Amino acid sequence: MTAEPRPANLTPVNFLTGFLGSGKTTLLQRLLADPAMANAAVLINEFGEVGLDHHLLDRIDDNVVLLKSGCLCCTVRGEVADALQKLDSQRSRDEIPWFDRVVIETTGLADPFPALSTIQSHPVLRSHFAIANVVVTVDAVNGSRQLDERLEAVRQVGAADVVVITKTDMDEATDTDALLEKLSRLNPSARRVIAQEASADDFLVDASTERSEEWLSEALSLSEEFAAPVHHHHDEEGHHGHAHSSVRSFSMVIEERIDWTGFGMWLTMLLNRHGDRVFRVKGILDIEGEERPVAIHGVQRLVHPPVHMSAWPDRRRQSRIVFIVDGLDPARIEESFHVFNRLSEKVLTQGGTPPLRRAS
Ligand SMILES: Nc1nc2c(ncn2[C@@H]2O[C@H](COP(=O)(O)OP(=O)(O)OP(=O)(O)O)[C@@H](O)[C@H]2O)c(=O)[nH]1
Repeated sequence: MTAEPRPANLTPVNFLTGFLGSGKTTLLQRLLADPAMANAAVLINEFGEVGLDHHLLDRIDDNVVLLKSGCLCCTVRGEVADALQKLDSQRSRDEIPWFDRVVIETTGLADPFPALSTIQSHPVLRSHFAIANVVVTVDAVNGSRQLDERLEAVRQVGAADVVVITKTDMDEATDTDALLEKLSRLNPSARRVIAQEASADDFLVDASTERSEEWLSEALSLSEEFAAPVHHHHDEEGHHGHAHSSVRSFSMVIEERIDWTGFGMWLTMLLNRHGDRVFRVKGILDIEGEERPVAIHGVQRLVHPPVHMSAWPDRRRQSRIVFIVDGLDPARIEESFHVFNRLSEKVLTQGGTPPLRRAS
């Protein structure tokens, strides 16, 4: 295919992807603090109806756009393309702060190939934007297993220019060498970097090196080859060949204060029992006795230490928990939460043990 000449001054787009809970938002938040990234606009695409990532990012301004959608490959032709065009026209009319770069954070279940191909071939977008690079986070605790089991994880690594390996600092990351070996087999040309060593320079590449359609299809076929033995059955599931047809997102909005001890017990039991099928839990909680919201993150069986946020997002003092599960019944999960919360209330009103404080 002969490449058509592209206009100069295309706005570079960093495509940030990586499996659920692998650390995309954490990396982005840290790198956006670098002055060199101060003029980056951010598009966040989330799976599910209650978006939390833009709150967890702690940077809310006109240049952070949240796209809520089922999955990226279904919507990039619509929503992401529209959002990029809108950003571009708002910039030209000075309606939003000027930006010199766009970072698109995809959902953890995104297949990046259709999205990359669309941004590159879209008749309007291609004269304003160009993919600078694809940065993929892989979690040292769960990543190896996700690559064995999830086609999306394989395709994400297959598309990467830079693979950022997260959570190597955690005790649970026991076999980073095997993960590195798997990554180099799947995508030998991607640069690998440990999260702590990643910097804004990993994003600050210009948009001059366009990926050809040939590159896309080669990377795609390498991923298919890698994935073939394990994932073939997934291709027969779901709408137009998606690997995540039984995966669903649901959210719980809880008006009453939450007892930390009861919550901890409930989450631990849930993840011990069903961690294989709970890809992601994230929430902003209104904890009894705490003024500020507490953010919690679970990724399969791994629960990260809770973090106090600086303030209540959008002024609503209300707990919100988002789940992404494979084949579990949301009603039963919600019911079990209320059982635990009621139990702990009872213990308290009957003069039982006061709730333990969180560890950190
Ligand atoms: N110890 C440690 N924790 C990390 C690291 N990277 C991410 N985390 C934690 O992992 C959890 C999930 O991180 P996120 O940045 O929200 O992951 P994500 O990929 O954006 O998640 P989704 O958008 O839901 O797919 C949070 O509790 C983070 O603090 C890391 O390198 N080390």
